[in-house]
Amino acid sequence: MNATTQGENPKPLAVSCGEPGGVGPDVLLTAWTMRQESHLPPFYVLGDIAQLSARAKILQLDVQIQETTPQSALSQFSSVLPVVPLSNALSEQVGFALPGNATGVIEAIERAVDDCINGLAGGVVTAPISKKPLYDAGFKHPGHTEFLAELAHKHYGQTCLPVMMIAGPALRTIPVTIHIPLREVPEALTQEMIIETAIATDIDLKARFKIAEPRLAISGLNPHAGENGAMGREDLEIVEPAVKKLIARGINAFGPLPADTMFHAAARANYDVALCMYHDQALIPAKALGFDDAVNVTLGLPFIRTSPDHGTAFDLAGTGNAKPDSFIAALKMAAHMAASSHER
Ligand SMILES: NC(=O)C1=CN([C@@H]2O[C@H](COP(=O)(O)OP(=O)(O)OC[C@H]3O[C@@H](n4cnc5c(N)ncnc54)[C@H](O)[C@@H]3O)[C@@H](O)[C@H]2O)C=CC1
Ligand SMILES: NCC(=O)COP(=O)(O)O
Repeated sequence: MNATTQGENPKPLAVSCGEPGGVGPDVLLTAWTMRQESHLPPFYVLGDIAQLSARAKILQLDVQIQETTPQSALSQFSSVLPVVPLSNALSEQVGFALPGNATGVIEAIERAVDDCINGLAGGVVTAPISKKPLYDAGFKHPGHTEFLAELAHKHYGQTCLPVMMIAGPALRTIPVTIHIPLREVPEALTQEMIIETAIATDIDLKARFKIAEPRLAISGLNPHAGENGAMGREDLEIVEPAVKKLIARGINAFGPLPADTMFHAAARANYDVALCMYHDQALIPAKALGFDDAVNVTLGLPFIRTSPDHGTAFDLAGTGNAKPDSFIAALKMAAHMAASSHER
């Protein structure tokens, strides 16, 4: 099951437009204007042509937008920004999320995944969504990561564990528990979750990132990894046994490591990825070290998905100050993964 192996036939990347009021339109439009000097892989956008044109005008970007199909996008990309229209129109209110856009925002993600699964796109690159308006419209998933796993399940009938990895030049991190309140983390954390996350990570770092024997550093949950049980027992009772089982399976894992001392430069040299026990433990060091060019990648899926590491940044939408670097890095990483993937 692998929908995205590129082989000899490169395919365009499918970009879901994300929240229209945020910086998604800004970074994808700006990136397209930099396509030559940045050596961008070809992509098309699932979005609304009128909305994207309006944003290009606000940003004073010279972007010719053309309605397309996934099949035609490859040949058009060098001269126009190819956009595949959605069934649901999107409205533009710069700096705000309009509730009426939720259906179109979700449609864009679904259509990008469909294109990938149907062999029309080499990978999905998602522009940021604003989560709350989607929840208010009935969206049942905490974020893309979990929604993409549901879409994969719908298409293939097979459950997969989606793994969020923030990957930058200096550090890759993974939160084992993802979008849950901090107070629920100790209850939610299980040996199985750590083991399954580590296995999915090991498989994809080999298959999609060409790391022959990935080194997995596993953080503790508590201060000082629990100080031998004096500062919480989860490290002794959950994390440590999980690490032992991973080692027994032949996975190059070590830990639990105190999270405060595992991200300095010398420590980072010892591993390829850090598995952390909760969202901020993983995302704070990754974004602190590489906010401009880190990429959010979902591992464990039968197709490729990347995203910029940042969110909708409503404060910057339409100002021309949103940096396109992380979006560009996401495009390049998706293309690289597609080119180097082999069957898992
Ligand atoms: N993949 C996705 O769809 C993601 C969505 N989000 C959503 O985005 C919304 C806003 O989240 P925040 O925590 O405020 O994070 P954010 O990343 O949108 O903004 C945080 C700070 O970084 C700055 N920033 C963000 N992108 C930038 C760029 N391209 N260039 C320069 N500066 C940039 C913003 O101006 C702001 O000061 C939330 O609803 C969140 O759920 C957040 C992260 C990822
Ligand atoms: N903090 C990262 C984030 O919210 C991205 O989530 P997702 O939408 O990529 O699942």
